Amino acid sequence: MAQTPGTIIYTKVDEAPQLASASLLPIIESFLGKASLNVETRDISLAGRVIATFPENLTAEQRIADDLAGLGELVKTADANVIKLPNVSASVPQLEACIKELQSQGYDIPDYPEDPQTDAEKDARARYDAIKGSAVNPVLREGNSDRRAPAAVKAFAQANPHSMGEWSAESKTRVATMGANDFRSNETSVTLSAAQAAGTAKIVHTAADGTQTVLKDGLSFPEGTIVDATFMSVKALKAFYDAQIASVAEEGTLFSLHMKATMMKVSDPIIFGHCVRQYLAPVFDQYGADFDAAGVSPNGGLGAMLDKIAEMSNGAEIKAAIDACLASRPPMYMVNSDKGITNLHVPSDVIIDASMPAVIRAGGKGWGPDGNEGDTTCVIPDSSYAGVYAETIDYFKETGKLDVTTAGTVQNVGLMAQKAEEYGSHPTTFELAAGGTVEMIAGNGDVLHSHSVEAGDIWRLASARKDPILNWIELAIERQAAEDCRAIFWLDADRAHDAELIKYVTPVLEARGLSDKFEIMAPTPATRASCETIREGKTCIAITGNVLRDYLTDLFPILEVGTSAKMLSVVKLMQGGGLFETGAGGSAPKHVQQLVEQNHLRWDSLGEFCALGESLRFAGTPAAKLMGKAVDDATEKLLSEGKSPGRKVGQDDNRTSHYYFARYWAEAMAAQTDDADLAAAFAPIAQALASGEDAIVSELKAGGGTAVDLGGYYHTDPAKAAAVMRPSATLNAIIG
Ligand SMILES: NC(=O)C1=CN([C@@H]2O[C@H](COP(=O)(O)OP(=O)(O)OC[C@H]3O[C@@H](n4cnc5c(N)ncnc54)[C@H](OP(=O)(O)O)[C@@H]3O)[C@@H](O)[C@H]2O)C=CC1
Ligand SMILES: O=C(O)CCC(=O)C(=O)O
Ligand SMILES: [Mg+2]
Repeated sequence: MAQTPGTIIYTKVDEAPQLASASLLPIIESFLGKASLNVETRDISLAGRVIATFPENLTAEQRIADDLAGLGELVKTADANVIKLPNVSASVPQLEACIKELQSQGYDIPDYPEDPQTDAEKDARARYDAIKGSAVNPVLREGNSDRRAPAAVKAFAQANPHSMGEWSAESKTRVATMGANDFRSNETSVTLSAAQAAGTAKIVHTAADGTQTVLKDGLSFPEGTIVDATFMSVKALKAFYDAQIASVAEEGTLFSLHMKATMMKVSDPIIFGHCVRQYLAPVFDQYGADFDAAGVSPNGGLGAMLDKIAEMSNGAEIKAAIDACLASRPPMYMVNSDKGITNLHVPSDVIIDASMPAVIRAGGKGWGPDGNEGDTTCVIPDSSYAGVYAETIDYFKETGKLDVTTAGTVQNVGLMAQKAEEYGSHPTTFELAAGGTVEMIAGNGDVLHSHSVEAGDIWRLASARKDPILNWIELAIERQAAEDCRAIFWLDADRAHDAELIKYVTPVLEARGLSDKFEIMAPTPATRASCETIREGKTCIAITGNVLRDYLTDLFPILEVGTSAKMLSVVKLMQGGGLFETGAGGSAPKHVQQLVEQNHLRWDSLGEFCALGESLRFAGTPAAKLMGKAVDDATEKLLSEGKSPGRKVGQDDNRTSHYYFARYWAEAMAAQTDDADLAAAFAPIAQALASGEDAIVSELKAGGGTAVDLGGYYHTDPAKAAAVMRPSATLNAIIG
């Protein structure tokens, strides 16, 4: 898909950011139009991706193009200039809800086949599996990640600190992790030689009786790719869960499980499911055969299980057994104690990158079933990265909560390009049907990895390519030079994969004479060093792999500035284009619920404003640069004037913040002297926006407190969403 140079692509997504777009995008289109800058939208929403997948089932009017595929091509070109908002990475319950909604709107698409039998079902399942989980970000992220809090955001947070829970040295909150027989401890890693990279590799399972099954064939990696393989022992995992359930009961804490079942869409739902199974072990012992017969799986969470059980002939009896079992277990950390939604109900309700920082920001507290806060045992089965949270918790227990008014900042440079590391491992992750050996065999016959496994174990292969790694090291050098601050590669010389990466990092730093500018530390000591650095008010850069990129860019922003929504999140695409992510957070489903019930949208579009400024600068024409500078000025003024959305109905919300953003943007354009025509074009708009303030704000707030109808959740009615999100006739007339 070619893109006219200068065109900015704005993505259509889901939930709160999509509702925000209904208000903000018309402003952006109108203003950029005055500078002859073109904005186009591409639909990467969950509903859009489902619709685009089944064209043959739909009427001509219903069909839409596969925009994600087009964008996947575009990001490999130098012309790409894409503003990427957060989209839903769907767990199975979310995907099923989306399908149901589309069917109710007249889309003749198939159900999600839980247990596909016929060819048609297998085909539908394969198509849905490509939509499931994190199916967008890995396609678009053809570059490495540069995430940091803009200076204005940091200064604002220091002057206006958000609330932080107190940490007590007596807190019983802790992280529980396996440490043995998990992905971390079973990992092996190699860097491919030219001979090993020639031809294609395969993954072969050999059972005890010698039966061979090719799990994957035709794998092709260039020379220099770091290829890791590892597995998690299901036996060890189950024993670990049992031990944690027992110790949580003894310690009197809440039980909480923190996973990434959305991004790690193959491995983590299975690991999540084993937790549900062990928590309800007596129920599975008694009704396991009934569950198998009825197709009840714990991998989609307790909520989906209960829905299926309600349809079984002995459903009431099983439900009573589940209730009795849960009552005998330690209390769970709750997603919504009013509605009885536990940590184990929906795999996408507790996503580790956002959920662990929420616990830590709250001073180690989670909500219990009684609606009261309590200390919680945070169960993170694999030990690869659990130590980061364990160390953060230990650090705050020792030193007390972070002082937001004086804290410095941890920026991140993340190795992400070309599906780097664990986050690209889905096509090479397998739940093994039988014990035996799993091997990765290179095209030249070398056996690169070999693991002895048991039935049920989860085996996976992940890769990081040479060009992205070298690009990541360059980005780290560039960012360190720009900030002139402490910079740490979070790499553990004792971990197989990290040891291979260090072999790339060290020679580059030595050759460039930069060894003294960078440290290399394992994640746990790097966590402490970073916490100490920001406590002194200083800046440091965490140079990490893909998973820690994700985890740290929620953890530190949430502690430092209250949310990761205000992050600058730039992906310098390797082919020269730019991808500008809006913040580092997700799509905030809770915000939609509040909008629907109370007509208040607390979504903060600061991430969109930051991304827009970067995208305009990247577009590079004189007019675009001026518009971008004015966006930055408007964003700073919005912060300093306190016009960001509040959390409660009656306060300013997303819509009012867009009005002020538009006004300050227009004012900055009217005030600049580099382009007289643009100044003249924006002067009357700025004037009208300023003089219309009272009318506009009262029109925007008029419906506050009453329920609204969006015509759908995953697939809203654009006219209804526009009516809700653009209720000011005065503002709309000025925007045009
Ligand atoms: N880049 C991407 O595409 C990403 C997508 N996701 C997807 O987003 C969905 C939700 O994920 P979840 O883990 O709940 O994380 P979210 O970041 O959506 O939500 C966690 C909380 O963060 C706060 N928050 C996030 N963004 C904003 C914002 N712009 N303004 C104000 N507050 C904000 C809200 O807190 P409060 O309630 O206090 O207002 C929200 O409830 C999932 O489907 C997930 O897969 C997640 C991460 C990144
Ligand atoms: O793609 C996803 O599923 C989530 C991405 C994410 O959390 C991030 O990039 O911070
Ligand atoms: Mg994240």
